[in-house]
Amino acid sequence: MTKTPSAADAGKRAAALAALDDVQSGMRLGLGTGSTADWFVRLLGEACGAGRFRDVVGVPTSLRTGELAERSGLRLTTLDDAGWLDLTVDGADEVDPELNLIKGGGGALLQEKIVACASDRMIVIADASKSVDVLGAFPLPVEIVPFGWETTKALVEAVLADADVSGRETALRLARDTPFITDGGHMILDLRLGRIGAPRRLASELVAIPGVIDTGLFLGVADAAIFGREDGGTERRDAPKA
Ligand SMILES: O=C(CO)[C@H](O)[C@H](O)COP(=O)(O)O
Repeated sequence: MTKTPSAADAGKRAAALAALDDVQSGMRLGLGTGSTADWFVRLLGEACGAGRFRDVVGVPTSLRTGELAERSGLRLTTLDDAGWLDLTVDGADEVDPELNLIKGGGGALLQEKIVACASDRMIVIADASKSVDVLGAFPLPVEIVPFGWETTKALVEAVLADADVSGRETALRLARDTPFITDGGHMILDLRLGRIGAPRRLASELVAIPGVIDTGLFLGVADAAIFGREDGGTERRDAPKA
């Protein structure tokens, strides 16, 4: 049974519920990570159980989502077995007017990006507070290799010194006083940038550092965003045509 939403996550549930309208029987779905994506997984499980969709198969973007999806009765496969996906539904930490995103608050950015980019369409679901004019108030997660991480951090800081940003603090993400480790065995640096003036340039300069695997900047990846409000209403925005 679906849990009852608190007032705070009613907007997340509303967005997740609206995203079910994009699902059809037989689809191969990328399943995102985070509290909003959790709502989608639970509601999708209920909808499949009630017979609204048949033969849906999911590819989870994290161990956490995979466990929830199994508990929700969804049929799962791997990305390699699916080959290509029809639709990915995932949350975000920030969404700008062009539907560029910051993701990775939950530490799953790499698998989330791999799955979203192997999908015909990606729909972002979020509560209305995630809609921003300019990306950067939420710390930008950057996934890095543990080997030589302090050197990588120094190289990231050198990129930031010349970047069009309003803050330059970097911190290794911790979980109970030890480095947070992603499902892929990597670490995360969180960059407090305040405002990112040129996200494309920043993303390409950061991924050019050998120890950097990827950043939480999802630029031109999302096709649509659904924002949910606490009163249960939603607003849908499509990405500008390329
Ligand atoms: O990118 C993510 C995980 O890596 C999440 O989608 C993002 O952090 C939003 O999470 P939530 O829905 O809990 O606010």
